[in-house]
Amino acid sequence: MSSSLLSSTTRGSSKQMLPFRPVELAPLPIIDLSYLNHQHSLCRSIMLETIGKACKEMGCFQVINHGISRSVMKEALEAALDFFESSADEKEALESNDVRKPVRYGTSFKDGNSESRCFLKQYAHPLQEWIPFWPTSPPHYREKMGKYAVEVRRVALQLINAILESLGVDTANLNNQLEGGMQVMAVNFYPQCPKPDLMLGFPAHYDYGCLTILHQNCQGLQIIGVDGEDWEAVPEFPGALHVHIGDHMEVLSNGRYKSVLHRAVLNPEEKRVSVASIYGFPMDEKVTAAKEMVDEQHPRRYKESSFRDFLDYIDINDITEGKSFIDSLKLTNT
Ligand SMILES: O=C(O)CCC(=O)C(=O)O
Ligand SMILES: [Fe+2]
Repeated sequence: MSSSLLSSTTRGSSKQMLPFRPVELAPLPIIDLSYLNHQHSLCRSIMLETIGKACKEMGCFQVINHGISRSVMKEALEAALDFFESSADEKEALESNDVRKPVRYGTSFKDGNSESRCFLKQYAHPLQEWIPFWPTSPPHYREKMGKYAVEVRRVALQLINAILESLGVDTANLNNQLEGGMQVMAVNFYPQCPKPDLMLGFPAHYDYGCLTILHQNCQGLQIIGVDGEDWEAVPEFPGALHVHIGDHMEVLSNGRYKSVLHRAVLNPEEKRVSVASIYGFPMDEKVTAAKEMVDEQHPRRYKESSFRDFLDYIDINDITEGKSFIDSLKLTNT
């Protein structure tokens, strides 16, 4: 990112983005998802407690035994890499700065080199509606990425339900919105960079949705640690998926769980590919604090907003330059 700092209204604001310094590994809890479906209800309640603690203390965790096969995971990353390394024609055809386009390719080589990323944003649910707009090259892209999209959505819904349950929110009322909710996949490519101290892959930002599930081929994602001060590297465990809370979960929980400030650094040894799958409510559904999260002692802390409102916001504000959607939702009287 240019030499810029995050704005003073943004959490983690005092952190200068560059120069890059060596960072510690984030001590992220690893959650075994198979226990969520365990017949023994005690197992399930221990899992919910663990997930709730991770969300409250760190805003993120990793999941294993999520049911997505290694081959589906591997092939999704291969399809992504093949797309970025395919000829320029298809990428150019998909290139757009219009944040409202359901499928678009872009690059963010800013300020003569301080940020370096190519991305493909694609809507993924309902899959049959959007897949015809996905890249046709490489020829296996739609099939391989499509398989991963379906699987990772299943995991996301399971996790969103578990996170809401950990807060004591009755999810029955939200099921329709969640089932028909947005799934946006940000497929990212970062070049290998011998000098990662001079350039970021993706500057600090929050994700808008309820939840992001990130799948990466090598380390590069960083989060602001529990101290709210220092960047920490998210470890890359084979087969594990990284999960973090987004803006709309912060709103639903009325601030009990916080959206996670994160960024991606470049890898000096290899090119990096990541697939960030973001889950939220339907495009025009206004998200507000769950009723169980609001009482006299805990008044509503955020304005209601929809995914469309987020798009309107990023159309005129650069969230990688210190502007944050979640800050714009905060009610001033709380
Ligand atoms: O590539 C990464 O590790 C982060 C990607 C990300 O934050 C995003 O796509 O929103
Ligand atoms: Fe992100």
